[in-house]
Amino acid sequence: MDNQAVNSKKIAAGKAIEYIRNGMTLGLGTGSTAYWAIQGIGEMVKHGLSVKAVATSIQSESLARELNIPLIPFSEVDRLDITIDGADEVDEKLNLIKGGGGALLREKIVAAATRFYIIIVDESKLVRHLGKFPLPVEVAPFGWELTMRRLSELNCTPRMRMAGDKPFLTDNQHYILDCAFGEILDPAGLHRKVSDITGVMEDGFFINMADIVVAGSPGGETRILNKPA
Ligand SMILES: O=C(CO)[C@H](O)[C@H](O)COP(=O)(O)O
Repeated sequence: MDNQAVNSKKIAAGKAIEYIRNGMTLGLGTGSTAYWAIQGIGEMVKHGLSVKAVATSIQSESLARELNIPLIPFSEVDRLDITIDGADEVDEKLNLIKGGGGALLREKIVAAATRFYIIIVDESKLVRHLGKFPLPVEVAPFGWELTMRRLSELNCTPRMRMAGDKPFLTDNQHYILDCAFGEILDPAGLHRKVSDITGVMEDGFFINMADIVVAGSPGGETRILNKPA
């Protein structure tokens, strides 16, 4: 990753953590942008901030532990005050494609329990229509070949995500099929069709979930995009 992209991510994360207040329960995202938010929260905790958090992946949980961010089991959570997470694409209505890091299922469960869901991206992730980034679809290993055929009937080219010469396994022990649809004009409609396929555990569409998107630019500016009314 080039330094400019790193800077944009860091800047966006720095802005997002300004929304955090003492006593909040937080959701910690996954990926190279969420990494900076977790680092920032760790720094705030070091300086006396009192929060509790749940993580959206084993990776983010380990990072939070290293930084002494107090973690609670998700079973103890009813509502999270704020979750800060990254995204692979953001459209003009703040619909997202997520799951490039393979954490989409936990990320969506955490997002759905969140009062104020903040997405942080470098500005290159902002698009008019979703779809240039292949849609990650988390599927059950049992019968995945059939699930893949059903997905391809929706006019996409699915590919098994690999980790070396083996299928990539999510934290939930599922596979990921990355589905190249090309430009998607109706993400909500397509989300329904994908979700209807048996064997699909979750897809990477996050429709109408983000409250704000903080986009960082390499020059150090941030832009805050609000969910359309
Ligand atoms: O959805 C995700 C992980 O499942 C990430 O948030 C998404 O892939 C963006 O990652 P990054 O910040 O590294 O570009």
